[in-house]
Amino acid sequence: MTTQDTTTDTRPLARLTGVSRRFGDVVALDDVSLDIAPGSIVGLLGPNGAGKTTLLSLLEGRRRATSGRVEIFGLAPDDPRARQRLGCTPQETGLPDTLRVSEVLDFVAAHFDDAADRGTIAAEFGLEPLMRKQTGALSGGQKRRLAVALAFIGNPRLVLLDEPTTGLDVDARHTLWSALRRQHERGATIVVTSHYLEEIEALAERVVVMGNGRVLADDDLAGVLGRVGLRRVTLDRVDPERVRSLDGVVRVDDVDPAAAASGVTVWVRDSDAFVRSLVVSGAPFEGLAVRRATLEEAFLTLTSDADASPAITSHERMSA
Ligand SMILES: Nc1ncnc2c1ncn2[C@@H]1O[C@H](COP(=O)(O)OP(=O)(O)OP(=O)(O)O)[C@@H](O)[C@H]1O
Repeated sequence: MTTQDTTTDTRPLARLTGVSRRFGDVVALDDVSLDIAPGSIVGLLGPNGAGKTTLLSLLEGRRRATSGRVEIFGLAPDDPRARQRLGCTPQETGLPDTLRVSEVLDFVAAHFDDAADRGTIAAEFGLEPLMRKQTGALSGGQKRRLAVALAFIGNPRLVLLDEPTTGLDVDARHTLWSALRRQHERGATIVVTSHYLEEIEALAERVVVMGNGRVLADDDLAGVLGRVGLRRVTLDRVDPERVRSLDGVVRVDDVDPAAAASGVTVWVRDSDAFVRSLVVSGAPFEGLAVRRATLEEAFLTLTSDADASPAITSHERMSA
């Protein structure tokens, strides 16, 4: 460990300053500035193509920014000293089919000066019963667990996880979340991308929402949930115009006016308050149903908000 690695060091572990990345005509990242403070779990949330993987690949030193500056531990991302203290799990990981789980852990650990104890990592990620199995014989979920465990084997200060639980069932996802929380309690700083709001809620303290290569929101979990935690209310046989003016309505998705009887979708922040004001209004309706908006649905609203107003950056203000 270097003298820089003290628990009192509050300098950002990673910093992007005015970073853009193009692929031909595609602007994958558009003037992104971001600091990752030590000790945090940062959720990077956004729909397909938002730029999350590109951002991680710049931090990992796998790609270079077209413009702007990327630093990791105060170093260039492709500096071997930076790589020593960084753990990553890409979206897809190839594991050597014929190596046993224990051998893969040892092999990766051998690349680091200050590797974690193999037994501890195996226990935390539920790999102990699998240690003698060849990775080719693991289930998809077991492989994923191993891939994420490998990100921690080098005792990293910063871990970048790209959609760590995609494709896992609910139990496997919860097991992995617990393991990640334990690693965080031990001092790891984690940046995790996800499409799942539940995952970000379970793990992240700070949430950066991305869309079209830009940072749309950067706030604590509660702040972002307030923006994206919409409820979707569907109603039959209701007049959309009467609904539109009710309390807390963010958006009404009109149906064909001739088919007003067949259903209207209303996006609200507080469904209880909306239902109360609907009843008080006396507007007739039938078949009311409420569910949480999916993240993709919430992003659509956030993206249209962003066109009208600058991104929220209260995290930056708080940490300034
Ligand atoms: N190697 C590449 N060549 C060309 N375009 C690319 C390349 N990598 C990414 N892009 C484009 O850059 C944009 C951002 O992609 P990126 O993979 O960073 O998004 P993402 O938020 O990680 O999406 P997902 O959630 O689907 O993984 C997309 O428009 C994508 O098509």
